[in-house]
Amino acid sequence: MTEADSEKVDLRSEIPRFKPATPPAAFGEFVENMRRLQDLAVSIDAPDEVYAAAQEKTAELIELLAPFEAREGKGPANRSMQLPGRGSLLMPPWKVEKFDEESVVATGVLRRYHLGGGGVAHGGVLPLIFDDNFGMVVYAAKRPISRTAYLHVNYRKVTPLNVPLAIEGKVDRVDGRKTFITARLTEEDGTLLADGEGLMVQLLPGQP
Ligand SMILES: CCCCC/C=C\C/C=C\C/C=C\C/C=C\CCCC(=O)SCCNC(=O)CCNC(=O)[C@H](O)C(C)(C)COP(=O)(O)OP(=O)(O)OC[C@H]1O[C@@H](n2cnc3c(N)ncnc32)[C@H](O)[C@@H]1OP(=O)(O)O
Repeated sequence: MTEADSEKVDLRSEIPRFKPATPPAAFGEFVENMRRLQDLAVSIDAPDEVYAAAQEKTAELIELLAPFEAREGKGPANRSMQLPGRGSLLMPPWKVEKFDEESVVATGVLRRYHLGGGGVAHGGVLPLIFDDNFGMVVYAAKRPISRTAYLHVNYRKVTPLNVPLAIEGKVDRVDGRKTFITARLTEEDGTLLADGEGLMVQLLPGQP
């Protein structure tokens, strides 16, 4: 396929053609600085002149980056498997520690950016972590490309910030197009914070 043709692809079918990326050398540090900025953006209490100066600098940054905006599947974000959160700011900066047919394990911390209230993680961040784990479990188990049909999370304890956490997910059972997955989110000492169950349904040809 020529570059011109590849620009014409239907982006809704991008998942089946997921291709890992090798990011340029400075990309990882750029993403980590962006994460630090996110933490600061949701936590600072600064005088107006500081916001005004920051606004000018961010406007400069936008001007620098905007010409390089690319379609899904071209840039390194979300595809850099060796970077925390695959280099995607949407994903918490977790590293995949185990990725095989038995299970997928990812570890990391949640940060100030992920705060809900009362010093602990926002409840909505957990389904994101579970959904991502389920996607990887399906892939690692060599099941066909699937999408999440449902996802259920049981919140057993509040999830702390800045504490090492781990999620482990595995295939529970398979029924035709359906892959049922279970996962557990724990602290390092094994304390259960949340467990989840999801149904991933194999996409039919032409299904986005
Ligand atoms: C996704 C893999 C990514 C690949 C990257 C690969 C690896 C690189 C490594 C790492 C990358 C890491 C992670 C990737 C990250 C995330 C992946 C997350 C994936 C998603 O985040 S994706 C977004 C959210 N997701 C949607 O946007 C789905 C919208 N939706 C639909 O697209 C349809 O809804 C669909 C296709 C699900 C089904 O539709 P359909 O028409 O094909 O099939 P149908 O409805 O007939 O269901 C067939 C059988 O499932 C049963 N069934 C269906 N739904 C059910 C429910 N809710 N509860 C109970 N049973 C249910 C039926 O009852 C029937 O069962 P039975 O056959 O027994 O009768």
